[in-house]
Parts: sequence; C-alpha cells; structure tokens
Amino acid sequence: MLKILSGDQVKELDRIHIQNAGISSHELMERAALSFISWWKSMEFPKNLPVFVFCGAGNNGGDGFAIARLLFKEGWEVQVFRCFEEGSVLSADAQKNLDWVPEGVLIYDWKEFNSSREGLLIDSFLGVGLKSPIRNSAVPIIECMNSFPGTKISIDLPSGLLADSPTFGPRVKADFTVTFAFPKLALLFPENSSFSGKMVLADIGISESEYASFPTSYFFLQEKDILSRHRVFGQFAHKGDFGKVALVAGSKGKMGAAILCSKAALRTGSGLVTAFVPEDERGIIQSAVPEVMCEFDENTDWNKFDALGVGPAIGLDKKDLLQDILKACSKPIVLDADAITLIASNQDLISLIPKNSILTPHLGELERLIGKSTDHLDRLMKVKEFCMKWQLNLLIKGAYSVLSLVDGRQLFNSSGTQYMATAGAGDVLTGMLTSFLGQGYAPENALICGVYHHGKAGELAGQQNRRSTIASDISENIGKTYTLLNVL
Ligand SMILES: NC(=O)C1=CN([C@@H]2O[C@H](COP(=O)(O)OP(=O)(O)OC[C@H]3O[C@@H](n4cnc5c(N)ncnc54)[C@H](OP(=O)(O)O)[C@@H]3O)[C@@H](O)[C@H]2O)[C@@H](O)CC1
Ligand SMILES: Nc1ncnc2c1ncn2[C@@H]1O[C@H](COP(=O)(O)OP(=O)(O)O)[C@@H](O)[C@H]1O
Ligand SMILES: [K+]
Repeated sequence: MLKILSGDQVKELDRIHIQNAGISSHELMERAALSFISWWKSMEFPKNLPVFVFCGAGNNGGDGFAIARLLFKEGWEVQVFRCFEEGSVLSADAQKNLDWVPEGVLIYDWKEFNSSREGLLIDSFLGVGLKSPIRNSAVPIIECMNSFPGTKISIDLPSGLLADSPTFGPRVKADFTVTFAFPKLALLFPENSSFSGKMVLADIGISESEYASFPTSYFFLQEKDILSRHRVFGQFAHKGDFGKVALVAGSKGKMGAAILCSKAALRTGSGLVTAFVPEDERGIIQSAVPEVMCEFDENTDWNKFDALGVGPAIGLDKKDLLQDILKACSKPIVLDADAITLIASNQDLISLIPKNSILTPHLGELERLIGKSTDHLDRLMKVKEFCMKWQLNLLIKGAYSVLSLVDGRQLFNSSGTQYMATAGAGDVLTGMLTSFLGQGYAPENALICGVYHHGKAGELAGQQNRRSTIASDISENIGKTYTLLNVL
C-alpha cells in the first residue's frame, strides 16, 4: 500500500530513489514532467488553446520549465510566466530547465499576464517547498492566477497550499492537481477540495519498497491492493461457506434502508441473509427482496450468525435492543447510522462494542460520537485516538473515505465518485461490510474490500447515470466490480 509521506520527507525520498536508480535529480524532474505530459495527452485539451505556465524559482518551477519545453515539442503554443525577479537564484535543476526552454517559448514576467485571454494555465509556482503561509510578495501572483477563468492545472500542489497541515492564506484554485509519487495529505482533505480540484496521481517510478524507511500512519488504498485481501472459495463451496449474516435495519416509513443493506449483502456474496425488521413491515422487504429471510424476535441468539450489521434506520428508540446485541455478541460487528447516534448519546455503550468491530459514521454521526473537529487533520487525530483506545475500526465517510484501523493506521480510499452522495448509499455499504465479515474476512480485510468495491460500484453506476445515480444502482454494480478486479 502506498505510503503518504509529509512534504518534508520528499527530499529524502528523492535522495533514496536517485541513489537506487542511479539517475540524477534532473532526470527525476524530467520523469515528473514526462508523467505529467502523458496525463495531459489523455485529457485531449483543445489544441488551439495557448498554454500559460507560471514558474517559481524552486523545483516546482523547474517542473514547469520542463513541461513548457515538452508541450512546445508536442506542438502547443506555450508561454512561460516568471514568478520571480529577473536575476534571482534558482534551484540548480530549475535553472537547467530554464536554460533548456526553447526559443519558441516566450518568457514573460507574471505581471505581464493578460488573464482575459483564452487558454490553459499551469501553476508551477510553489509545491512542497512551502513550509509556512506564503509571503505577502507572493499573494498577487496567486491572485493573478485565480483571476484567470479558464482551466487551471496545479503541479504537485496548488500554490499556497501547505502539503500536510491546514492552510489559511491565499492559494490557487485549481481544476486539476497533478501530484507526483504519492498524494500529498492536504489534497485528500474535504476543506481543500475547492482548491485542489480533481487530484491526479502521477507515477515517477519510485517503488513502494523505497518508502519503507519512512514512518507514517497514512496510506493510500489503490486497486492493486485489493485482490490479495480477498478470500478464495473453491469449486465445492456451499452457501454456508459464504456466511450467514443478519441485518438489523429499517423501521416504519424507512424500510428502504433494510432492503438496500440486505440486497447489497446478497450481491456481495452472502449465502444466507436475514433481516431483523419490525414484524408489521415484513411484507415490504419480502416482496422487494425475496432472497432475504426475516426474523422479528429480538431475544434471538445473535451469535448464531457469522456477522451482524446493525443500525440503518432502526430509529433512536432502540437503545435497549442495541445494548442487548452488544452484550450478546462475541464477534466483531458492523455499526452504522442510528446505532452510532445511539452510542454517541449513551457513551457507556462504547465499552460493550466487540473489539475489532467496524463503525461507519458519516460526518454528522462522527461529530456526535467524538465531538467537533477544527479541520480534517484534527478529525484524523481524534479518530485515530478513538480507534486505538477502544480497539475499533472506524470509517470516516465521504470523498477519500478514511479507514481508521485499531492499530492507528489510516487508509485513504481512492475509489468513489460524487454521484454516490445519494440517500441510501451508506446502507449499501453496511450490507457489503457485513457480508464480507460473514464470509470469514478479518475485519481489516472486510473493511478494505467493502469500502473499495462500494466505491468502484459507485463509479460504475455514476458512469451510467451521473447525477441520476441512486443507491440501488450501486448495489446492482457490485457484481461488475468482481469481474473488474478479477475476484473469483
Ligand atoms: N519526488 C517528488 O515528489 C518530486 C518533486 N519534484 C518537484 O519539486 C517540488 C519541490 O521543490 P522545492 O523543494 O524546490 O520547493 P518548491 O515547492 O519549488 O518551493 C520553493 C520555492 O518556494 C519559495 N518559497 C518558500 N517559502 C515561501 C513562502 N512562505 N512564500 C513565498 N515563497 C516561498 C522559495 O523561495 P525562497 O524562500 O527560496 O526565496 C522557492 O522559490 C515538488 O513540489 C515537485 O513539484 C519534482 O521535480 C521531482 C520529484
Ligand atoms: N463525494 C463523494 N465521493 C465519494 N464517495 C462519496 C461521496 N459522497 C458520498 N460518498 C459515499 O457514499 C456513502 C454515503 O453514506 P451515508 O452518508 O451514510 O449515506 P446514507 O446515510 O444516505 O446511506 C459513503 O460510503 C460515502 O463515502
Ligand atoms: K504548484
């Protein structure tokens, strides 16, 4: 799994890689520029537009000079805008790339930029070298870039954004950020999304083993990490092997939640799915999902199931039932929605939750559980502390959902789309996670597979339906994610 390092560690990572690969730092910069160009080509921007490259005096600017040269070679009209005084001392690699800018690329001072011209703007002013809020002298440069209404692409980081701590000052408002080697932490924070735009991860050839010596609790979960987390079932598997799960969900007027999570559990592969629903409401779920069985007796033996998912739309009058379940269960379970709100207002229940269980709050539920956070970094630290203290796994839901594990690791999920922001998407996830637990996955693997496949199913649904995507569409696409990832 790719480690997310701090901005401060980038120089050391470069040093290790340069030594291992036997290349120069300038060659690494060239790789970064080439990786950017391959993304650029995939975007098919209109070729009649000129490209304006704003370059600083550090290595971020060096990337910009190299990109300007390569784009010019590809036939683009390119203009460079210097974000430093003429005669300033540049970093060695930036100077070399400035010297290599071909004659056909005109170099101007940033003050000469006419923001009303049509074109594409590349922000190569400041990257991970920025360690403190930007100096006053740099503010007008950021404002100048932001006054440009066309597409803006930031290199490595939107200039002005700090790599891994909250930023308050001005920063470039990019449509895309093409970041090198690993995602900078700040690009994954919801409060920065209107500055970073869509994040694109550009590979520059540093292998994961070269990250080994860096301590970090942050990781980026990608498709290649998923297959090995799956269990393999053989030809002679029977439905018992795929687990017997129960979902405690739904209430009068909100039976959809029970339907969504039980159907998702079936689609994820559970052999037997039982829904605990109010008896009066059973007709709704049994006609909607005939494969699901229903039970109504709250005094049942909860341990007869391989896994339990509790909470979607059960109502806030179910504290006693929740307490009974928590007391009775000996295996990790999934807790979502109303179950989390109930736990938040009855904090004595926390110690009853079986160790290694999975909690899946959205931001509102999370705030009820652990209190307000000043920003995402603060939220990450509070959640980490909560997970380690209570030995629980917790998912912070949203774009780049964070899988916070019992040992303090926090994994940012890379799958998903804004089209999943629709009622019931979380219920589908609860069904999926419960299903993986019931199939005998360790909680960490159930969480990783569940969250990744859920996001991937959401992407497929979103490609077909865009903003008309509904939660059932996510469920209907779970099967395709198995094909896509080659899960047998
Ligand atoms: N492995 C990778 O990821 C690779 C990374 N690479 C690239 O290197 C980049 C990092 O380059 P870097 O370290 O040279 O820093 P960078 O972002 O250019 O900033 C330095 C400039 O900022 C200025 N400056 C500083 N503070 C300031 C302030 N408060 N307010 C205003 N200005 C301030 C500082 O000015 P000075 O203080 O020196 O006057 C100097 O001019 C990285 O983001 C990526 O793009 C690739 O090339 C290769 C592989
Ligand atoms: N912008 C987004 N990008 C990626 N995933 C998203 C986004 N918005 C929501 N999601 C995902 O959709 C699900 C929504 O869950 P939740 O808020 O509990 O919905 P509900 O309560 O309606 O079921 C979560 O898994 C979340 O990660
Ligand atoms: K930048």
